[in-house]
Amino acid sequence: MTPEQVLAEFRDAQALLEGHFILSSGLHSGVFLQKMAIFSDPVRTERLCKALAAAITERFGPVDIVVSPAIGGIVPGYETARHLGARAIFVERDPGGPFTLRRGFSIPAGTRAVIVEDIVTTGLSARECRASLAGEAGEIVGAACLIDRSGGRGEIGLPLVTLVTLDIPAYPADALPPELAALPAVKPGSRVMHKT
Ligand SMILES: O=P(O)(O)OC[C@H]1O[C@H](OP(=O)(O)OP(=O)(O)O)[C@H](O)[C@@H]1O
Ligand SMILES: O=C(O)c1cc(=O)[nH]c(=O)[nH]1
Ligand SMILES: [Mg+2]
Repeated sequence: MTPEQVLAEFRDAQALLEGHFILSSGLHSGVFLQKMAIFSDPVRTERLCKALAAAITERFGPVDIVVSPAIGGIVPGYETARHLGARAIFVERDPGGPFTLRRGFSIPAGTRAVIVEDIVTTGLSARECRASLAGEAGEIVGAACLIDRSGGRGEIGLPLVTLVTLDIPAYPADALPPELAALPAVKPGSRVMHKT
């Protein structure tokens, strides 16, 4: 799939939103990729994740396990795993807490795992996912996402494959451009933000 075809899927699904959004990292942005508008359509999701699975195989070789950060990563992780012939597991948070591997999931010795994210903005969630797997015996060989909106600057500590790299501006709360500050902010994701 070309980057243009991937972006057309997001556009056609009305997943490219404009407004004022508070992102998982706490940064603010005028653009939000509403991945659930994609994942609510199994056929569209299959097209994208089949392409992501091919990119994963090309870059990392055979993979036994896909591990994804909940909630956004669960559907693309499962669908990508289906095309890889791999298992699909996920890490999840207790409210406000770190990611944890629960439900009897593990990455056993001798297995090769890939982290599959939906969107990478700063890489924080994928990095936290990776950290939560430090005690697992298998090897985490890399990470993958549908769209990397960090301009390639997201830091995960693993090689990242993506279908599209975009460079979408995101701002700290105290450095908003006036046109963004004028709009009411919404926070679409599931991470609980704590006031400091
Ligand atoms: O690279 P980052 O700066 O971490 O941003 C990207 C993350 O933000 C979203 O998750 P979010 O925590 O909003 O919750 P969700 O998965 O439930 O949508 C998205 O699913 C990625 O996991
Ligand atoms: O950084 C995020 O939280 C984020 C950005 C985006 O475009 N889409 C999304 O689901 N999360
Ligand atoms: Mg997420």
